[in-house]
Amino acid sequence: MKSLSVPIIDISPFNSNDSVSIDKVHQEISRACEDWGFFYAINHGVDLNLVQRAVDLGKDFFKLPKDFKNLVARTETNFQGYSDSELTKQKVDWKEVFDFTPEVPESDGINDIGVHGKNQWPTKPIDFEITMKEYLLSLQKLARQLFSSCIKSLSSDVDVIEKLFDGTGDTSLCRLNFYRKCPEPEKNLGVGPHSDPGIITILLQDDSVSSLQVQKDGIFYDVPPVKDSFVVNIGDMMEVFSNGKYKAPVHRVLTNRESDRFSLPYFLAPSYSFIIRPLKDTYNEDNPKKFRPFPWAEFRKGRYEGDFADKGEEIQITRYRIL
Ligand SMILES: O=C(O)CCC(=O)C(=O)O
Ligand SMILES: [Fe+2]
Repeated sequence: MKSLSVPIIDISPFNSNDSVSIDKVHQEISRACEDWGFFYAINHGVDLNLVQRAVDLGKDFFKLPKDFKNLVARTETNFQGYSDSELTKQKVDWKEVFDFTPEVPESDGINDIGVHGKNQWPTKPIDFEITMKEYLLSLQKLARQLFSSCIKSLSSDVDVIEKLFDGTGDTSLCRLNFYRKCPEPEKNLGVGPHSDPGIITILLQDDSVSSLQVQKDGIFYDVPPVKDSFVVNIGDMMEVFSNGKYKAPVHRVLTNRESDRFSLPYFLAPSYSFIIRPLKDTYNEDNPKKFRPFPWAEFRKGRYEGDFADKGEEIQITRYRIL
């Protein structure tokens, strides 16, 4: 029997003018979002040399001594930088992370909300900062293509594509994850079961280790690495945009005894003032709105407080459910 697996979608038409093929990709993505909330994107157009450089430098950073990495440690008031104590659902994950974000003018109020902070760049490895910034820019383009695709197959309210970053600007995040090999894999998870809070996640996985799993109908399925691909999954905000048609999938990362693992997710997120709500055409008399509107800032703040500050349970979109 063929086991179920996350679909692989060739998105090369996005970089062409072939509208028939582009529409076909929209449909495939929409189907994958309904069935899995996960898919692999191949032929995505991101420079593979750049991807390799980002992976190599990311791995090199984590090899540096703890004292050096702590020079750029995340703090109570700055959420960018290095950490080895992230929590998922109040349990410490077996991993180290380094977070960075697009630079937007502070005058836009991005720091007023108290969960953002400024990028902190380590002085080593050489070219780390410049490479990560270049990677972020390339992923920004891909994230916008994927977001437009999802919106176009859901709603005629395509204005959200243009308005996504109005206000405080782009609050997306890039994260380097490093999962050191673990002596007791049965007792520790790299990341506990969770859904991602933002709109879309574009994940670059280590080619050598299969540790990521997605839950579908109560069963966890492996999402093994596929060379030169990104793994794309939708987050909680896309679930609300779609009025629940797309489910932000629960996923987790296992640990293993044999090898370290590196991954690099890009989390697409809107401006803090952006109001998250079911989009036009996703609801009607027979299928009413399932969520009340809320600002992204409120959700982001609630999730951060659970993730790093251990101030209680992580916020979930069920808080905004009206049905
Ligand atoms: O490392 C991975 O494969 C996924 C990590 C993840 O789910 C996350 O950082 O939200
Ligand atoms: Fe995740």
